[in-house]
Amino acid sequence: MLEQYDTFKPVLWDDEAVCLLDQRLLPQQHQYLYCRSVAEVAQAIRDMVVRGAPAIGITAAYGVALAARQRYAESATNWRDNIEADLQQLEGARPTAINLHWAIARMRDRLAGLDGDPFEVLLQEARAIHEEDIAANLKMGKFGASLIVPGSSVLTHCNAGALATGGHGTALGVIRSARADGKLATVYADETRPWLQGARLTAWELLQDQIPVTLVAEGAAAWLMQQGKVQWVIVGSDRIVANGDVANKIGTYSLAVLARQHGVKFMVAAPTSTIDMAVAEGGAIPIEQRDPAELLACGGQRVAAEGATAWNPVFDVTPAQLVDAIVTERGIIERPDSAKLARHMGQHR
Ligand SMILES: CSC[C@H]1O[C@H](OP(=O)(O)O)[C@H](O)[C@@H]1O
Repeated sequence: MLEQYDTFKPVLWDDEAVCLLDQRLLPQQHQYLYCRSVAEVAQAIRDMVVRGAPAIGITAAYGVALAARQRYAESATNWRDNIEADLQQLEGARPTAINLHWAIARMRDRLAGLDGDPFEVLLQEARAIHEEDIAANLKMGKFGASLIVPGSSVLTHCNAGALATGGHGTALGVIRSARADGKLATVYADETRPWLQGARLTAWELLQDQIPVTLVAEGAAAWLMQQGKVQWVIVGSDRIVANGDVANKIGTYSLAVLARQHGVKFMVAAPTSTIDMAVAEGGAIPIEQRDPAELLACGGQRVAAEGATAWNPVFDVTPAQLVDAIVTERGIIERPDSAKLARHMGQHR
């Protein structure tokens, strides 16, 4: 029997399963999918039942706890060797969001020194990752909001909200905090083809919080900026690398170019778990290509002419030079570059 869950919780643990709010069905349907095995968790990440870099990492962390319980029950002596295949299955679910790999690396480190049944300790670690993400988003929201002049209007892309994280959101966390500070005039969200995270998820999420939102087609972004209707573009990220280059939903790069052209500020909000200092520059970030059929359809209905093929990269890379500010839970990096990223990441170790 499905218990009534909090609307915004994309990921929950309910003693038996990893429960995922099925974001493929929002906003029309609000249903949870119960994943009782690692294979089901990995499939759910691959199928974007749950999506958004931090939410993917949190989900994978609960998946590791689930795997540990299963492997220890199979063999109390060989569970550590046997779980490696499960970790790799989770890691292979989606390539671009570094949070998935970061969370699994943290869980792998945690299980390394464990004796006896690992389940409770690993479940506690997954919960810590979940709660730390929410705390990070609340801090990030305040830092990002501090950059916004009262009366500003903003444009956001895709969904970098509570649905993409442990809660509160990254880009939408900044928007929630700026709204709470009474600073925002209009919030524009673009629809974000082909998966429509903006039209379906961001619009729904903001309206649940009584935050008015105006949808625009991606193609309208240039004219919106040319008309002087927005002062900030605020987005999330799936991976920020050592020189400050930013991987995010396809279409982000074009917004950054347009913003620079029109004197609109460009902010990237992401927790430090999204920063990958092991990669030097954006060209080395693996960009996920998804099934062309996702682009040939809209809302599950084919719209493209029969016979048309599609090129469907679902992320792009924005060079650091086009970013005015990266905001994390540690603070603000203005005009990011390698030296600033290194100080930001190293200064708190
Ligand atoms: C807060 S990270 C959200 C990030 O993830 C989205 O991608 P997807 O919906 O494919 O997981 C998009 O890039 C968002 O900015």
